[in-house]
This record gives sequence, C-alpha cells and structure tokens, in this order.
Amino acid sequence: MTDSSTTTAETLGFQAEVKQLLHLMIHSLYSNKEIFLRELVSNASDACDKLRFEALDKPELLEGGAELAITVDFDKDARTITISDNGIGMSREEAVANLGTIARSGTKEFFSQLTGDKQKDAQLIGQFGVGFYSSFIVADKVTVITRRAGLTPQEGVRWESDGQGEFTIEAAEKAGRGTDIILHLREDEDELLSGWKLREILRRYSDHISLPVRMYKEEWNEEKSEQVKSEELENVNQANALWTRSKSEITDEQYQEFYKHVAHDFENPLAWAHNRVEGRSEYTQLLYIPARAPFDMWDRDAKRGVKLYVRRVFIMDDAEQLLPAYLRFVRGVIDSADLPLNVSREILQESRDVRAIREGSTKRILSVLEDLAENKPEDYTVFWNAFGQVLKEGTGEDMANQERIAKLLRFASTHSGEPTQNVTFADYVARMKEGQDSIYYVTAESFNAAANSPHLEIFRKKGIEVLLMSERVDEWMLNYLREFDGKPLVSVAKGGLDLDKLADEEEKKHQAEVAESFKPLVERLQASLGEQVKEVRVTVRLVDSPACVVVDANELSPQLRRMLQAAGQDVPESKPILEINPEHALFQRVQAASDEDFGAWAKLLLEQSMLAEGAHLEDPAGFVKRVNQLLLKQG
Ligand SMILES: Nc1ncnc2c1ncn2[C@@H]1O[C@H](COP(=O)(O)OP(=O)(O)OP(=O)(O)O)[C@@H](O)[C@H]1O
Repeated sequence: MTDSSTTTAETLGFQAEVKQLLHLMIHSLYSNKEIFLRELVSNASDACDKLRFEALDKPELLEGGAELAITVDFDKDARTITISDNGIGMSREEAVANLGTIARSGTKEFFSQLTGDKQKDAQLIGQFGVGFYSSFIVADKVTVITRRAGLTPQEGVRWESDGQGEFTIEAAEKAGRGTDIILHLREDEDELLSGWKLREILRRYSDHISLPVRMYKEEWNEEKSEQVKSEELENVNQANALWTRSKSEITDEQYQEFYKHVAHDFENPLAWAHNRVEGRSEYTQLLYIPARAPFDMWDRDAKRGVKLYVRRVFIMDDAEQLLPAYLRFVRGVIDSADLPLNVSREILQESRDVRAIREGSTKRILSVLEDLAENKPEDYTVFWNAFGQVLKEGTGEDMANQERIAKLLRFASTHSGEPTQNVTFADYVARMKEGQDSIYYVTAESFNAAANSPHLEIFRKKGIEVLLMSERVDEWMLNYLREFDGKPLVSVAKGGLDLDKLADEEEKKHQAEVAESFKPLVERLQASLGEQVKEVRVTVRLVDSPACVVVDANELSPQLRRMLQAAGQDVPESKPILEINPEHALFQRVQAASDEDFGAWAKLLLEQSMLAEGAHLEDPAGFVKRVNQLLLKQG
C-alpha cells in the first residue's frame, strides 16, 4: 500500500542555501563547466559502491544484475545528455532530501562567507563541493528518474527542476534499479552533444573510476557523412581502481583527478603517497595532502578521514579510525586485505589490523611531510599555513611520533620579528647563544601581544631568540612538548628566569646590588599589595618597562588560564608574582610618593603589568581613576 503523498506530483522549494549555491555556481563556475560530468559520474560511482556494500548483507538487492556500471549517452535531437547508473538509487524521501537540500554541517556559516566577488566565490564554492547541482551549469532543466534498490518498478521517482528555486517530484515507473540523470542542455552547449567531446571529458576526469563507464560505440557513416551511434556499448575508461594499479602506470594527472574525486576538491593536492604494504597487515594506501583546508575544518562534527575499502569493495567514507585526529586533513583511500567485509565502525575501533594500518599510515604521512619540508619548502609553507594548527595537536595526541612532529613545526620568532611562521626548532637551536641551554618562548593572545611582551626585553638586549606563539593550540601543545633535542622549552613569563650562564660577572654583581638596595621598596610594595600578589621581587627580565607579572613554573600560564575560563572550566586561583625593574625612572616617583599615593602607585604597577600581559582588569574604572589621580599630581 502506498499513501497519496508518495504517488502524486508535488512541487517543493529548494532550501535557501541550495538556491544560493545554484545561482553562484552558474555564474562563477562557468569557465569550469565540464566538471559537471566528473561530479555526476562520481555520484554514480558512489551509488554503485553503496549498493555493493548494502548487498553484502542483502544479496537480493542485486536482483536484475550484479554487474555495476555507468552509462553516458546523448541525444542530439532532444539536446540531452543522460548519465545512468544501476547503483543504490533513491526513494522519494531520499530524492527530496538529497536533491533539494544541503545536509552538511556548517552550511549556513559557509554561505555567510561568500563575498559576491566571482573569483573568490568560485574558489570557495569549489572548496564546498558542488556535486549534483553542477548539472545546472550546462542544463536549464534536469530530470532525475530513480529507483531505490529493493523497491518495485512502480516505486520509481521522477524529480525535475529548472534550477530556479523549485522542483517537482512524482511517482514514475522505472524498469531497472538505479538512477538516470537527464540534462536538458542550455542553448549554447551544443558542443557537448558529441561522442568525441564526452569521451574526451570522461577520460580526463573519470578514468580512475573503478567501474566501467560506457558509451555507445560510434561509426562513421559515409552516407550521412557523420558519426553514427551503434547499439553496442564500449568502455571509455580503464575501469580498475586507480590504487590497484602499479605506480609506474599512473600519471600525475591521474593521481590528481582521483584526488578530486575522493576529496571533492577542485584544486590539485600538494603531495600523495601510494603504497602497497605487506607483512603483519596487508593493505594499499593512496593518501593525499590537500593544498587548502576545507571550509568545515574547525567543525568538530565535520566528516573526516579516508575511504575504507576491503579487497576493492567500498565499505565506508570517513573512516576516522584509520588515522589519528591530528591528521584529519588527509584524504584518500585505504584498501585492506585483512578486514572482514562486514566490518563496522565499532569493530574498526577495536581491530588490531586497523591499529597496524593507523600506525603505518601515520608514519607514511609524516614521511611525506618531511619530504615536502625538505625538498619543496614552498609547498610545505602552503601546507603549514593550511594545516599547521592541526598538526600541532599531534604533539600531545601521538607521543610515539612527537619528535618527528616537533621537527615539522614552524614558528614565528623574534629573529625576524615577522608573523610568518617559518622557524624550525633546529633553526632556533643553531642560533642559540653560548651558554644558552633552553629554548625560550612567549605565548599571548595575538602575534602583536606576543611580539611586544615586556617579558622579551632582556632577551632582546642579550640577542637571544624567543619563539612567538599566539595560536590557541600552542598552550595545549606546550603542555605535552617539553623539550626539543634535549633542550627544555621555557616560557619567558614563568618562574625565576635562570639567565645566570648568560650574564657576565659584572652583571651578576650589579643585579645582586640592585636587589639588596631596593629591598625596602620591595617590602613596602609587598605590604601595600598584600593578598593581591604572591610575591614582589626585583626582576632580571626587564630593560625598558617598570614592572611585569609572572607565574611560577609549575602554574598554568595566564593565557591558558584565560582560555580554560572562557571554555567554562573551573581553574584554581593563582596570584601573580610582581617583578619590578627598580632602576626604571618611574620608581623615583614611587619612592618619593606620600603614603597615600604609594598605595595607588603599587596598585597601578600591578594593573599595568597585567594589562601588558593580556589580562582583563577586574576594576578597569578604578584603574583609570588611579591613573588620573597620579597624573594630576605631576603638575
Ligand atoms: N546517482 C545517484 N544515485 C544515488 N544517489 C545519488 C546519486 N546522485 C546523488 N545522489 C544522492 O544525492 C546526494 C547529494 O549529492 P551531491 O552530489 O549534491 O553531494 P555529495 O555527493 O553528497 O557531496 P559533494 O557535494 O561533496 O559532491 C548524495 O550524497 C547521494 O545521497
């Protein structure tokens, strides 16, 4: 029994984002219009993969033919191109959901980024993936006739739209399962109505598809003096999965096209690794490093991971267990010879074979990145700019490979003073001063805050390089990454800086004298600030600034504390240590102040040090009042 809603014709509206996508795509992707065929053949191939997978449990789904294939045909008189597959097909509900909406996380945010500038938007749209909707680049009407595998011929569905904002859907009889996509070409697209042209596009874009892509054979007809189609189908692609071929038979272009298919990207990848692994676990990997981050990179729920095949049979997209999360930018295929065909996500989590694949693939990707960094530094920069922040997560997530990951990191530093992240730990170590045994860094909310931190003053004076870190992930990374090459990573804003080895005798003597002679001042400040500080002491860090705040070496850095608080976490109370530079001219004033003003000075020194460090003051209005009070005393 079928209810009326599944048999009658209905006109439905596209989701607002689909309308927007269609409009933008038609206008910005026109110069790339041939991609429609790649997208539709790609979908057809995915539909066959899904059927093959579902049929593992329900072989009856393959009724009427187990040989899966894609057929491309054209009709000069009707001015149509038809792409047919005998894959999984769609039910009425699926057709409405899949061909009328975009069901992907982050879609709204994505559309809000579009600027109206054709070139920029074309890039963004490419990044988003246009899929089925790319049909409307060349067609002014698209008809889809589809039947879900397992349903009867009467339960077919006909979907049609002119891409303007609505589509109709109604019941239709369809003899075989699968999907026919019929493109009614726009007026100027007649050049596509040619067997030669379509074959050329298919070979270029779809040669790697593992299923046969077929077209009707054509022969030259003397009488008509034109190519005439015969009844016989022929394959136009190689029809064996690209990763199963041997490397020497595959051109760079083929690798690149395959990447576009698996990654739904428009741009070429930066690098790839193609290997057959034998031994404890047997599998083939074809893994790619993209050149740019997908729009939903930072969305934790976004799909990620590589496609899993078992002995050429597609099992699942986004098999995130096959790679650690910090390599979630990697795209590609892993084809295992060991896993059972009915493997589920749950089984993947437990499987020893999967663990072996994950370890092997991780090592492989790290080698690709090392190779890129060494031999193609410009490409590595592209990679680093797109994915550096994600890779940093690996320092905590993958302790076994921490050292290798650390070598791949890039930082901004006081050496150039530029925000560009291009300094390696090895560069830093090579520039370390005589007697310097630590790698120094500062963390702050922004590059400027880091670069202007007062904590850097003594390092600048002594010409010691400091790494400038301002990404959220840095604090997290520094919790795990404690040293490089046996040299500890030390925050310039934490603990008592041990710069002794870098100071000459005279300096040391001078420091001791200063500390001694300003003891009463330090005690007075301590008494005035009381519970607000943990300690007041004379600094060795400052040159130009009067004071700064620091925390003990074992405490959370103020930057991390703020991040945790912003994320709603309870963090234990901690009081700052106020370090003063008593030789700064300001202290003449402080020393000379009346008892009443001294309190204001003490508080002001603490507050300005906290501001410089990036903190938000508890009582900003009180701070302003104190500044004004003391400014007025000047005259
Ligand atoms: N030939 C087909 N057979 C069965 N289902 C299909 C077919 N073509 C499209 N679909 C369904 O429509 C959905 C939407 O397709 P569309 O091409 O817009 O996006 P996609 O392939 O999921 O992703 P992308 O936009 O990245 O290509 C697919 O996920 C699939 O479920």
